[in-house]
Amino acid sequence: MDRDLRLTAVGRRYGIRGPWVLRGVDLVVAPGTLTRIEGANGSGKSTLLRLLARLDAPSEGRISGRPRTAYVPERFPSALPFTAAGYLTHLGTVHGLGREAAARAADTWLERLGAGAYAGTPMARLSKGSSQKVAVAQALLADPELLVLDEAWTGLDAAARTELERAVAERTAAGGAVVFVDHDPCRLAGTPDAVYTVTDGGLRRRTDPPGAPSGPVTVVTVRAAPGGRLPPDAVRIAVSAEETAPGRHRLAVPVSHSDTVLRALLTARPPWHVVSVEPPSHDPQHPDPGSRP
Ligand SMILES: Nc1ncnc2c1ncn2[C@@H]1O[C@H](COP(=O)(O)OP(=O)(O)OP(=O)(O)O)[C@@H](O)[C@H]1O
Repeated sequence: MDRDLRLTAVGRRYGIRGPWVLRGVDLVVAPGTLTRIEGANGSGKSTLLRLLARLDAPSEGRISGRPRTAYVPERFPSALPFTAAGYLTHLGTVHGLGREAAARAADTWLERLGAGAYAGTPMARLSKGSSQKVAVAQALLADPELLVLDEAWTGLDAAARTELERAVAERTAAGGAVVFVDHDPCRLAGTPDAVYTVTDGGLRRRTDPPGAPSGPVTVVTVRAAPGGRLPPDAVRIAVSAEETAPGRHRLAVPVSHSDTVLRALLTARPPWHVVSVEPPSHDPQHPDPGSRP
């Protein structure tokens, strides 16, 4: 299916006699999945992301599948002859939006990322943090089927970092795929469907499946705002989830992933109210019965 992106025996080197940066890489990126790519400095993470975004072609091997893709590069060229909103509107039309829809999407994303006040500012005069918000906004504008993020959180303030995490969760919940590199090992911890390490030119899948119920669990009781639905990340990670009263849910969550679940609940729209977090119990199937509300 065309929305899967598939790398088969992919290799990339720069120059015909250059050393192989990547070789023999096989990878499938399926719709609705979140994939983290790790690796030492210079190991080839950005090279891999550029191949996934189809901005670069492999020196050998094959890439198939053409999801509609957006990319946030590690270094964004900010000295462009546009205002922030003008640039985003222009890009929105390049992504296939009508001019009005593109302008609306530009405003929405600048507001969400806390850069609404800079909509009319020439790109060349934006601070590093604000131009990073434009870099992120250009990728989110047109609801891409594949979102590729190369250190996209770097330079953002705390509120914009949270907003980008929320946008990633929205993309995967809507059936899009997201692939990201980030120097912070806690970034979106517990939520990736797959984590790969680039090492010695190859790609190695890390074995620990996120959300696997291991170790002690904690019981989190939460209350929804009217119409609120449990965030997909909370559902995926919870060992069990039970609606104990209308709008009131009891989630058993591995302690190792409780921060991620709480963050997903608190950053949901509308946010959930956390009623209580019980002390950990060691049996994931039978959380402490004394903690029932
Ligand atoms: N356009 C290019 N031309 C020549 N060599 C390149 C080019 N891009 C990357 N390289 C080389 O390929 C190797 C991998 O670089 P890449 O940027 O993909 O690694 P990375 O893991 O993303 O590094 P970092 O964590 O430092 O960003 C490095 O040796 C780099 O110098």
